[in-house]
Order: sequence, then structure tokens, then C-alpha cells
Amino acid sequence: MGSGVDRPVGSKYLLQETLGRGASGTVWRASVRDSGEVVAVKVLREELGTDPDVVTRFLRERSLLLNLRHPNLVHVRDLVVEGETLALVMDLIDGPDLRTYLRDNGPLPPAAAALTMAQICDALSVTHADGVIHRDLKPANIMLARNGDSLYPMLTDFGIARLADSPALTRTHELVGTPSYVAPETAEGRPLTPAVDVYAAGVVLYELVAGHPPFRDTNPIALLHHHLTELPTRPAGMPDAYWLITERCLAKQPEARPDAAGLGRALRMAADVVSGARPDDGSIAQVLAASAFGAGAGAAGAADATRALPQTRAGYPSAPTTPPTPPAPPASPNATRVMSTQPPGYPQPQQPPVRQAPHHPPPAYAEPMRQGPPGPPAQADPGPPPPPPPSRYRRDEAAEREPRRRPRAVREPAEPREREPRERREREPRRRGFRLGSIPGVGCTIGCLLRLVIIAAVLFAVYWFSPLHDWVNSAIDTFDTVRGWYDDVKDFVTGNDGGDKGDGSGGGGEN
Ligand SMILES: Nc1ncnc2c1ncn2[C@@H]1O[C@H](COP(=O)(O)OP(=O)(O)OP(=O)(O)O)[C@@H](O)[C@H]1O
Repeated sequence: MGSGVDRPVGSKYLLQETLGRGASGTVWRASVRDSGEVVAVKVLREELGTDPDVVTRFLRERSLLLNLRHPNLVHVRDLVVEGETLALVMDLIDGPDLRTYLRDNGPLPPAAAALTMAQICDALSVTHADGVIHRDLKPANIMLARNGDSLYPMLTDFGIARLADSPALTRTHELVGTPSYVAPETAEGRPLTPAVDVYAAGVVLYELVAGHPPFRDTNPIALLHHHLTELPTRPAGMPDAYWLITERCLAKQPEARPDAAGLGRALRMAADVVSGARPDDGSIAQVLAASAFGAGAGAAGAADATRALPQTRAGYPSAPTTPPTPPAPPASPNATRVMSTQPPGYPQPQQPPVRQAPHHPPPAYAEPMRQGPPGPPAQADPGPPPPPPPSRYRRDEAAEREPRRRPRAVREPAEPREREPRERREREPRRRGFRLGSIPGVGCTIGCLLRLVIIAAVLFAVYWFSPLHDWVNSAIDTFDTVRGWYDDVKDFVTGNDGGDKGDGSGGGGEN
């Protein structure tokens, strides 16, 4: 799969070979230049790097992504922005993703499935407490990391769904995610809450044991409609305790779903019940009810319910408040095997999942066995069942391959505010009537003349209706008088009056 030539990304990383491609980018096996350490680098699609919104979000959420830490989270080590290339540098996981594992090994036994998802819930409860929603939880985003002979689940692709929620992808019709895991409220465009991750966890719980998701349709829009209107069918052989939890996660109303911490606790209890380690005494239903997003008591109620649980010999703890020590980052030169289409060479111990003591790193379970034929349906759970919605069950029939990409109809309502300005860029042309002043130069001339006329009228009014004109007239009279005096004085001095006449007469007498 590799190109053969190492391609640099940023100043620190060398891409070596592709591990796989998804809707939002390509994952590479890469090395750190200085240390030679092996990492996984997800290079986001080029279209995303040219989208200023995505780049802004990428930079803005940098510290948030880098600070997400939990033993069941694939750690994001670095974010690279280089020209139009955006890349996330992650720990390289030596193991398959859960989708590949299911494809190659078939469904899991319910106890193994419950313990797998309990660990994913541990990670989710930590990120939800930080206000971070995954938005794209599905088997393909759960890596199974090797730890000796066992595998343990690690959630990856945090934040990618949000980063990749870009018109750039919409334009190229390569959309993010898959409609099989979309919560009804997301399909309706309602605000996203942590309950969407719990819904997706419910879909995965169903799929891990049934071998397929609860709703299937080749038409993505029809599939969304199923999420909105239909109730999941209970797969044959799914134990009561497991079904109770799965069904509650798949509730149409987000408030009816348990929060991630409560779900993790319930799943650990269900694993005990299913494996016969504890009786099904209604405690699971209590935990689910107390931890529901809509439960008034909220977290306090859930905690009380957990403390009230009887401890069994296995005694699964409630979700750890202090996460176990993170495992050392795996680095395997054979990591590309996770993409192999050959039958997997993963260890297949024929043992039930290994339980972990509280706070022990990592919370691993032995690799689950391939599930055998389903047994008879288990007894009804004594706990209070979820409120029975109208009976509109779909038949759980053989399905065609589901469409992978989430349609635009789903993605758009999720964050309409971010795209609105882009879509409304074209302005309506201004409509103006003809105005003389719109002729260049004329507007100014008319304005100036108008101002002069007004000023003249004001001055005239002031002159005429005030004593000013009397003052002016008397000033003119005074001036005329003074000028008359001046003329008289001048005539007197120059002798123009009688003097001129006398000279003329005298001159005439001599002749
Ligand atoms: N940290 C990692 N270490 C090793 N392999 C990884 C890592 N992250 C992803 N992979 C592998 O790379 C492949 C592609 O991952 P990617 O996340 O792009 O796929 P996807 O989840 O199907 O895509 P998308 O979520 O974008 O639709 C997967 O098959 C996965 O097994």
C-alpha cells in the first residue's frame, strides 16, 4: 500500500505507507524524523485544507484535541497545518479496528460486547464531562489495541466529524460518517448533545451481538426515517440484561438514554449477569433510570444507585474516576496488517473475557471468541422496562449492504449556523429609481445652489425684519452727509465756488 517514497508532513514527520482511507482523509503509518518513533498520521482531504472554516476550527480545537486523554482513547499527539495540508498525528495502534474484526470474526458473545463497550463508555464519560461529543461513534472508529494476548478497545477520530463537517466535502459528494449510527435528533437537525454518542453506542451494542445494525436500508434517507420512526427488533438470543441496555440507548428521546458513565456501569453489571456471576435483580434498570439524561437527580442519583448495588464476587467497579495508567504507545512495523483482507492472525483464546481489577491498566479483555449459534431467549428482566412506544417494529430481514456515507440532509442541520453566511453571500441587487442627482457632478451643483438660496433667504429675512435695515439706512444717510461736508470743504479749499467765476471776469476786463 505504501508509495515507496517517504513524504514529509510538517517539519517533523515522514509518511511511509497508507493504513487506510476514510471519508475525511487517509491514515498513514509515519515516523518522527528526530526519534524514528512510529506514529499514525491522518492527512485530511485536500478540500478540507482549502476551506477556511475547517482550518480555523482545526487551529481552534487544537489544544482541546491534544488534551483529550484516557486509556481508551487514541491519543492525538500533534496537529499539523502546512500550506493546505491538515494532519493529525496519533499513536499508532497495533491491531484491527472493530469493523474489520467483526467482518473477519463474526459477532461477539454478549459479555465480551458489553465489556468492550463499557470501556468505550469510560472514555466517553470523560470527554462528555469536558463538553466534547464524538459525533461519529461506530465500529470503524474503535481500534482494538494489542496487549499481549488480549485486545482492548480505543476510541479514535475524536473531533474529526466536526472538523470534517464542511461544505467542501458536501460539494464533492464525499460525505462524512454513516447513517446507521445517526441519532434521531441529529437526523432532525436538533442540537447535538452527548446523548447522540450514547445512541450510537446502542447501535454498536446491537451490531456487536446481532452482526448487523438495528436499521438497514440501501437508501440513506429511508434509513434516517427508520431511526426516527421505527423501533429496533430484538435479535434472537440476545440476553435480557443486554437487550434492556441496548434498547434504552436506542430510545428516540435523548432524555430517556443513560449517560455514558451510567451506561458503562450497567454494561459491566450486564456482563456479570450474562455470564452468571450475579443475579438479574433489577439493579441494571435502576442504574439506567438514575443515569438517564432526563433524570432529575442527574449524576448524584446515578452515583447513589451505583453505591446501592450489591457487590458480587467479580465485583465490577463503577466507571473509574481516576483513569488507569495509559498503556505505552504501541509501535509495530506490521501495523498495515490491520488493513489486510486475509483471514486475521489475531490470537483467538477460547476463554471468556478477562475481567480487570479496578484502576488496573489497561482495562483489557481477552480477545472475544467468535459467537456460536444464538441460544434461546433469556428470561424477562425484572427491572422496569422502558416505556413501550407504539408498536411499529420492522422486520429484521436480510439486508443489503448499507450505504456508508451520511447524506447532506443529515449533516446540514447539525451546524447550520457555520455555513449560513457562505450560502447567503449573493446579495439582491439594489433597486433605485432615476434621480437627477445620480448624474455625476449635477448632484453637487444642485445641492450647492440650494444651499446658497437658503442662506440668501435667511439673510434677507434677518435684514428686513430686524432693526438692521434701519441701521444701514441711517449709516447711508450719515455717509451721504459726511460726503456732502467733504465736498463742501474740498470746494472751499480749492476755491471752486465764486473763485473760478472771479478769475474769469477779471481776465476779461484787462482785454
Ligand atoms: N491510530 C491508528 N493506528 C493505526 N491504524 C489506524 C489508526 N487510525 C486509523 N487507522 C486505520 O486507518 C484506516 C482508515 O481510518 P479512517 O479513520 O480514515 O477510516 P474511517 O473511520 O472508515 O473513516 P471516516 O471516519 O473518515 O469515515 C482504518 O481502517 C483504521 O484501521
